[in-house]
Amino acid sequence: MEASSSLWSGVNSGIVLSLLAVVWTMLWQGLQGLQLQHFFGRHSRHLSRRLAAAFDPYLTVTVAEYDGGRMRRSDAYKEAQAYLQRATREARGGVRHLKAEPGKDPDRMVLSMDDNEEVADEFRGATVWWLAYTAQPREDAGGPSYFWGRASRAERRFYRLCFLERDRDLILGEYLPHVRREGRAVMVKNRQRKLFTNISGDSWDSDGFWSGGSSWSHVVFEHPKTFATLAMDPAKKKEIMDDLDAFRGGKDYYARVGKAWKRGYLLYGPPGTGKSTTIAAMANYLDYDVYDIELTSVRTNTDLRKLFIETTSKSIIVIEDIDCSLDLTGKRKKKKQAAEGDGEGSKDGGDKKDGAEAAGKEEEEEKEDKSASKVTLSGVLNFIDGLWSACGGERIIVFTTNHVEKLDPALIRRGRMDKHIEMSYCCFESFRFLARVYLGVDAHPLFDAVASLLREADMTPADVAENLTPKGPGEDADSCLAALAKKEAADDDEE
Ligand SMILES: Nc1ncnc2c1ncn2[C@@H]1O[C@H](COP(=O)(O)OP(=O)(O)OP(=O)(O)O)[C@@H](O)[C@H]1O
Ligand SMILES: [Mg+2]
Repeated sequence: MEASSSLWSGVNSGIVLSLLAVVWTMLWQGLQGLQLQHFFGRHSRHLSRRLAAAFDPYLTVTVAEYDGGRMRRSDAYKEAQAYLQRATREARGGVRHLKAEPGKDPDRMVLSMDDNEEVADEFRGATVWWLAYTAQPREDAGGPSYFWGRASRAERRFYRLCFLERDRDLILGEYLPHVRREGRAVMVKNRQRKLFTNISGDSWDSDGFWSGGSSWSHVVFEHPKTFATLAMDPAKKKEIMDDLDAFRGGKDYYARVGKAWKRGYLLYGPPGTGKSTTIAAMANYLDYDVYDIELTSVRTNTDLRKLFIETTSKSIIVIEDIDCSLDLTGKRKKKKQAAEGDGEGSKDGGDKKDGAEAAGKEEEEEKEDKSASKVTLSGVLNFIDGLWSACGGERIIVFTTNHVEKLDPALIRRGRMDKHIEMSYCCFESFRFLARVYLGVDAHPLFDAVASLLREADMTPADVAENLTPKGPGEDADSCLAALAKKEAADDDEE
C-alpha cells in the first residue's frame, strides 16, 4: 500500500514538474527580447536542468583550483580552464560574463567564463554543463596563522561539471580525458614564454597566499638568440642540441630508470664567452620558460625550496655566477669573526667612544645579517636533487661560473650537473661564423690577419661580436674588419 502511494505521488510530482516545465518554457519565450532575459537566463537553465534531473538524475564532478596542499594550482583545473575557452567562445548567447587575459597575439584577448557563469558542451550526443564558482573563505584552515591566515581568507575557485547519470561511463571514461588533452593543446597554443625572476620581501601573492619572503615575478621571454646565431664549435653545438633533444623526448626513459626528469648543465668560462647567450639559445630551442634565480635575494633554504616548487615543468632554472652566490655564508662568518677581533681591540684601549661605535656597527651588521641570504650549499644540493625536484618533471637546471675551480665538487658532480660545457675564447672558426652572421661576409682579404691575431691573443666572442657590429651608416664590412685587426694590434702593443 505504502509502495503504491509513493509510486502515485512520484507520478503526480512528475506530472506537476512537466506542467511547470511547459509553463516555464512559455514564460521564457515571452521574456525573449526583453532586458530581463539577461537576469533570468542563468536561472532558467538551472531550472530546466533540475526538471530534467527529476526524470533522469545528474551527477557532478568538481575540479578545485588548488589541491589539498594548496602549494600549486592543479593541472586539471588549468586544463579545464583552457578547454572551456573554446566552449565559451562557441556558446551561442550563453556566457555573458567573461574574463579577459592578454594572449600570445598582442592584439587579442584570451577569453574565459567568469565566476558563476555556466556553459553547456556537447560530446558524442551527450550534453554536459560546466559551472564556474568560488567558495567562501575557509574559517577553519589549520596550520600556522602566518602561513594560512591570509590564505584561508582567499576565495577558492572551482569548476563543476554536471551530466546525466545515463552518460556516466562516456563522461568519466572519455569526455574528461578529452577535456584534459584538449586543454593542454590550448595551453600550448596560447603559451607565451616567460622569464621569471625571484623577488625578495615579505609579501602575499596574487592568490592571497603568503609568499614566504620570496616569490616569482615575470616578463615575456623574447630573447632573439638561437643556436643558428651562436658561435660555437659545430661539434660541440651539435652535441648540446642532441642532448637537449634526448632530454625533451626522454619521459619514458626517465620513468623506466626511476630518475627525476631533470638535467643539470654547468656552463663555465671567462666573461663574455657566451654562457648567458647559450642559455637563451637553449630556451628558444626547447621552447621552455626560464627561471633566473638570484640566490642572494633568497633568504633561507626553505624559501629556495618554495621557489623551486612553484616552477613549472618545461622550464630552465638558472643560477648565474654560482661561485659568487654560494660564498655568502663563508663571507658572513668571516665578517663576524673580524668584528669580534675589532671588539677585543677596543676593550684593551678602554675607549668608550670606540665601544659605542662598535655597538652601532654590530647593530648595523645584525640588520644586514637578517636581510642577507642564509642559503647554504646543502640547501642548494637539496634543491637540485631533493625529493621536491621530482615534482612536475621536465626541468633543466643551469649553473654558470667564471671560476669552475672554486666550486665545491659536490655541487657539480655528475648526476647533479650532468653536462659540463666549457665556453672558451674566440677561435678562427667562431670568428668566421660571427663575420657571416654580423656582416654577411664569408671570405675577406683581412681574414688571414685576424686569424693570426686570434692565435696570439685571447679575445672573447663578445669582443669580436662588438667589433663586427657597424656603429653608423658609414661603417661596412671592410671598416669593421680593419678596426678589429687594428684593435688587436693596438692591444698587443699596449702589452
Ligand atoms: N658564442 C657567442 N656567439 C654569439 N654571440 C656571442 C657569443 N658569446 C658572446 N656573444 C655576444 O656577447 C654578449 C655577451 O655574452 P654573454 O652575456 O653570453 O657572456 P657570458 O659568458 O654570460 O658573460 P658573463 O660571464 O660576464 O656573464 C652577448 O650579448 C652576445 O651578443
Ligand atoms: Mg652571463
